Order: sequence, then structure tokens, then C-alpha cells
Amino acid sequence: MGGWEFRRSAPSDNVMVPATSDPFESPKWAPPVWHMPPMLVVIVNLVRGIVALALVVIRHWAITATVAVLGWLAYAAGWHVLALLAGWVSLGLGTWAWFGWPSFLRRVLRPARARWRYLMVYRRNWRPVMVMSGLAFYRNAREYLPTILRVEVTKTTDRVLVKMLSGQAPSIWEDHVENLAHGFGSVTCRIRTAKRPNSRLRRKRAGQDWPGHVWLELVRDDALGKPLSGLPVAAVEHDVDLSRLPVGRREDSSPWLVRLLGTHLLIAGATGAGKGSVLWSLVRAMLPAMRAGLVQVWGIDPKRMELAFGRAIFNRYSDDTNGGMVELLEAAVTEMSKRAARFGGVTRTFLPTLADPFIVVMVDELAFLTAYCPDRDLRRRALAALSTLTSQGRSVGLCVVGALQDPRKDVINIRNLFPTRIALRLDESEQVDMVLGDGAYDRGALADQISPLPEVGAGVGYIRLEDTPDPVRVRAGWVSDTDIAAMSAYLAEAA
Ligand SMILES: Nc1ncnc2c1ncn2[C@@H]1O[C@H](COP(=O)(O)OP(=O)(O)OP(=O)(O)O)[C@@H](O)[C@H]1O
Repeated sequence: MGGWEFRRSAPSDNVMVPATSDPFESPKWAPPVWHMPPMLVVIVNLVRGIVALALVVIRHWAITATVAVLGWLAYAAGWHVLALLAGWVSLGLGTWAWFGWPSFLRRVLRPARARWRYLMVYRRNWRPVMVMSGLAFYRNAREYLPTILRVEVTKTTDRVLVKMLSGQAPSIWEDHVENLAHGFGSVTCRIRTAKRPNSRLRRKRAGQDWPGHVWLELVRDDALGKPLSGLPVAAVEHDVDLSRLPVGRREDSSPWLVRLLGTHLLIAGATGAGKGSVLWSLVRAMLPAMRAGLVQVWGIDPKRMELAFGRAIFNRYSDDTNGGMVELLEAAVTEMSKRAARFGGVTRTFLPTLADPFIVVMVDELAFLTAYCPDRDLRRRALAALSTLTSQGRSVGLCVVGALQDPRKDVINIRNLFPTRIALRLDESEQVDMVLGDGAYDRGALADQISPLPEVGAGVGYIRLEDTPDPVRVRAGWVSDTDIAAMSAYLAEAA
């Protein structure tokens, strides 16, 4: 058999021909092989190479054009012109970075890094990872692979937009997140719903769910692995936006902003999960507005531990288990009713003023009031007041922020009246869906797997944003005792 041959079939194909013509020999089978003149093989391969090169040049026309122009410049004007040009470009980029770092980061550094990660990590490992994790498909010796459409990077996370194979669903990808994380060398991988981009042709459908596509969110480095100190206090009250209060950091290193205006907030977490750090971070974020009299925080602390330390900060405070706490709740209901009577038919959107400040009723352990309190009558009154506040307080500037250790239904049955909910470390996986809503655990809110070690897991939790059902991992800033003392002093200065 000569050295040059064309095989028509792939090795796995079951296409064989008799390999011997002697009728008396035992039959032998071999793949069909045609012997070719060597020159023809050389020509065919040459043509193939030229076509492949042309395709690369056309596909990466911007790079090839740049290289061609630079090559021509170096040839026509000498290498020193190139060096001068490189110097000017570096100077321009350096000036841009110096004076406009955020836009330089957004427009130059991140796209360049995304390109690099695409070439060096995702494109390079895509085929082996897809094949080994079972997300590729074979038929008739042909391999079908999902396609990477885009790669985006943030400081600690990569996002890869993928066009799935026809017939694949995000749930299949969710089953393989571990393979993907290990395959691409990331800490974790989550599957996110893809939204249609804003294209000129389909503007009307922009922002809708995009069938057949998913985002892979691959965390390179855990931005929440180390405690985060309390965030800086805003300079003036106008900087306090009650619909975007900074309380910590999100997994992609962006700020975690919490809305209090027009909503109520429930923070669920086992003991030591860091509920206190969320409560204090919220107070800290509102501090200048509290000092200006535009926001009041009323504290209710049945455990006499968390809020008691900074009781001077609260406009009203109670830890009286013999009815004082319930009276405070009822006082909030009375204020709410007065406002409703005055505002009714006049305005539907609430704006805090000195006469009508935004009132946050902060309760450290809701279940004490509604379930554990030994006095049945107090329990009933507390539940009635909380239900009224959470169902009617939003539009008149009253907000309930409640912390809760155990989110089971028999402990608190008003949790659905809290539109915004945070799941810190929880003991059982079922509790996650009770807090964040059905399907949150399957979509990656693994609050039962948060570390119980305070430095690693305290203040870490999951939230759901308004625009997407996908949970986001967050960590609240740790407001120390010294910070709380400084906050008290800051408010006392104004008094
Ligand atoms: N955001 C955070 N970052 C780092 N460490 C934190 C954070 N929040 C809390 N911790 C640490 O975890 C410990 C427990 O936190 P915290 O008392 O707020 O928990 P909790 O959920 O209120 O618990 P409990 O329900 O028992 O009162 C704190 O003493 C602190 O050391």
C-alpha cells in the first residue's frame, strides 16, 4: 500500500469493503481506500490552505487591515515611524486612563480582557469541555457544539453568552454547572436567563427572554470571600437615594444597592448569619437623611442585643416585651392612617419632607413578636399591626425592615407581604425557596451552603433583583461597634 491515500470514511464509520479478491481466502474487510497521485494530494491541500487563510483574513478584517497598513508604513517610511506611532498611541491611552478611568475601563480594558479570555480560555477549551460534560452532540460522525456569541468580564466574573443547540434547555446546562466551572477554571458557574439585545430590527422585543440562549456566569475569584468594612457615609442628605441604598457588594464586585422606598424588606438568616450587618448597613446608608430629619428609624429589639447597642441612633426604640414593642408598632399604624387620610386623593407618590419623614420600622426578630411571645394577645396585636403596615404602609412612606431566623410558614405567615427579601445563611435548602420564592434554590441561591465561619460567610446572602428571576450573591459591609459609636456621635452633633 502506497504512502498517499484518501479515505472516504471516518474511522468510526461502519463502511467496509472486501479487502481480498481470492475467493478461497477467508474474508477480510477494510475501509474503502483510493490511491491518489501525490501531486493531486499536494494541490488539493494547497487549495484548502489558501481558502482557510482567505477566510481568516475576511473574518478578522480589522486586524489584518491594521497589520497590513502598519507593515506598509514600516516598509515605506522605516521602523522609527512605527515606534513614534506606538509612542503616540500609548500616550493617548495613558492620558485617557488618567483622566477618565471609568470610561477607559469600560471601553478599552474590559473589552480587551474579554477578548483575551475568549481566546485563551473559552475558545481554546470550549470543545473539550462541551464534549466531556455531555453538552455536545454527535450524529453520523458529525459533532454539533453550542456556540459562544459574546464574552464579557468584570473584576471578578466572566459572562459568556451561548447559543444552545436546538432542543437544549437551560435546565440541561444547570445540571452541568460543576463541569463548566472546573473545565474553565472558575470557582463557580451559574446559568442566567438571556435577554434579547436591543437590535435595530427587533427593537420591540428587546429585553424579552431570548429563547435558545443562556449566559454562563463564571466566577474567577470570590469577591465576597473576605469581610467588607462598613461603606462610607454619604456626604449630604441629597446623596441618599432611598431606592438605592448601598449596603455591600455583589459577587461581580459592583455595589449592592437596596431599595426601601415603596417596599418592605425581610432579612432571613440562621443565628450568626449576619442579619445585624444588613440592618446596620441600611441605617448607615441613611444617616445623612436621618440627620436632616427626612428619615426616621424606629427600632424594635426583642433580643435586646443587636439594636440595643446603638439605641441612641433610633428616633424611637423599644425592647419592652410587656407590650412596649407592640405599642410602637401600633403607633406606626396610627401614623400611617393619619397620612393615608391626608394624602388620599392628593398624591400617590411619597416624597419625604421634614413634616412627613420616611419612617423605617426596624424589627430585629419578627418571630418573637408573631410566634414566640408568650402573651397570646400581644402576639395577635403584633401580627395585626405588622400585617397592616406591610400591606398599606408603602405608599405613605412607612417601611418595615424585619429580621428573621426561621422562615418556616408556621413561624411567620406574613412573609409574602414583604416584596423584597434577602436570604443569608439558612439551615435547610427548603428555606431558600420560602424566602426568595419558588425555584430560587435551583437557580443557584445555595444559602444553605454559605460557610458558618463568620469571616467567610457572615453577611453573605442571596437576593433577587427586580428585573430578573436569577438570584445574585451579595455580602453586606460589617458595621463594627466603633462605627456604630461614630454614627451615634454624627447624629448627636446635629441635635
Ligand atoms: N458582614 C459581615 N462581615 C463580616 N463578619 C460579619 C458580618 N456580619 C456579621 N459578622 C460577624 O458574624 C457575627 C454574627 O453576626 P450577627 O450578630 O449580625 O448575626 P445575626 O444574624 O444577627 O445573629 P443572631 O440572629 O444570633 O443575632 C458578628 O459578631 C461578626 O463577627
